[in-house]
Amino acid sequence: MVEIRDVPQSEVERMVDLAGMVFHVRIDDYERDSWKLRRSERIGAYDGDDLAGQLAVLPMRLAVPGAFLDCSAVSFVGVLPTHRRKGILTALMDRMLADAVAAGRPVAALWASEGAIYGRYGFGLATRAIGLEADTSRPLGLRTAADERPLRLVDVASAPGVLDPIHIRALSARPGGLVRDPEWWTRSILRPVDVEAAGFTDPRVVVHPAGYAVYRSSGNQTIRLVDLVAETPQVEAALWRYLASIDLTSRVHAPSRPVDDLLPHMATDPDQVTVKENYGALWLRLIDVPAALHARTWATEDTFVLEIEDTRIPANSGRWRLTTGATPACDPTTDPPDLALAAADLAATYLGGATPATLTRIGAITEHTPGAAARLTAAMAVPLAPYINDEF
Ligand SMILES: CC(=O)SCCNC(=O)CCNC(=O)[C@H](O)C(C)(C)COP(=O)(O)OP(=O)(O)OC[C@H]1O[C@@H](n2cnc3c(N)ncnc32)[C@H](O)[C@@H]1OP(=O)(O)O
Repeated sequence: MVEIRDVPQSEVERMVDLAGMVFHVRIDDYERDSWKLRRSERIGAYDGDDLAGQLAVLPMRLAVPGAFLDCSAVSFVGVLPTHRRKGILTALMDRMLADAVAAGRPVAALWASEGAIYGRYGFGLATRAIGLEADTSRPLGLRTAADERPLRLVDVASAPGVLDPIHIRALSARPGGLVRDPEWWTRSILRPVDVEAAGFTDPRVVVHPAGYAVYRSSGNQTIRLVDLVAETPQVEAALWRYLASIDLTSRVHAPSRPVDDLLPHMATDPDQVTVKENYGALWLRLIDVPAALHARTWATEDTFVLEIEDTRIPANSGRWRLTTGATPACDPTTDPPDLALAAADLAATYLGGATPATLTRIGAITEHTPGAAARLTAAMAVPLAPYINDEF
């Protein structure tokens, strides 16, 4: 009989070991320090005294259109191979959802190891990202005039204080990212060790008055972009011009950029910039549907009746009258619905990534009032595609 209960601080190392087992990785000393687990709410599935499954929740703030919301950032999910497919993940998820409701967090989010797992728990794929490669063996011409204010290199120790105000402004302009505190900056974005960047230097940080880039370099002529924020296209051009012209390098690899990244359009020779990959990033779960719909900003004034099905948080199920625009409202109603949709599909559209129009075309959303999906798509539209560069 498996029991779901909190994992005390004294057992964090057991969670690290379980993560090593299920993710097939050797845990080095740096990872064993497990800073994320220390700051998490930790849920364990115990078979007697043995830890058979686990889930960690990082309390974070997520940027959504026009607002920041408390978010249960779910991580370290794993069940021992001896205990798989007996419902342990489902029990851990139900406990996590109940905790998030009790804590009053309107949303939860995660990065999925496999896309097939989390829809059943009400998560929808809310952001995607692309990986880019720029050939910089010859000068990278840009169609956008660079903002000529000077760039400066800053050391990693002082970087969080310099980068954070720029990053917060970027989150207000583009939804999907997490608010970072100094530990998050230091241990995540600016961490010295990165198993995915073996052979690369420690992070280098270049700052513009209205943007920055964090990157690593290597002896094999490659720059690996870690994080880039620019408040205008002209600042973006200045940062790319810098990255593309560093001596003794011939390639910039940017494994995570927004799907509407400007560089492929900015390059005078589009063949010099290649989109290498396009992948699912953040899975979002609306814990409190009316609170979440009330909190975000909307692009048009309109009214909809949404019939929502939520099998795991029944309080979200039913018909809601959603008023979008300057004074949003979301209240229960018995009026006939314009659109019927599952909580997971509403979550997929919430940040402005997937659109109700597309989900209606594929048959995931049912349109009872002709044109309602197009109208809701217009109301949900955001100027910049949602994007997150924080894996957790
Ligand atoms: C946010 C993150 O941390 S992502 C990381 C997730 N962890 C991993 O991928 C590590 C390796 N895998 C594991 O540890 C486990 O197999 C888990 C956590 C994915 C699943 O745990 P289990 O306890 O076996 O899941 P559980 O028995 O509760 O299954 C629930 C449902 O999900 C389905 N499911 C579970 N794993 C998968 C999968 N990998 N692919 C597709 N469906 C899956 C089950 O079939 C079941 O479906 P049903 O409700 O229709 O019967």
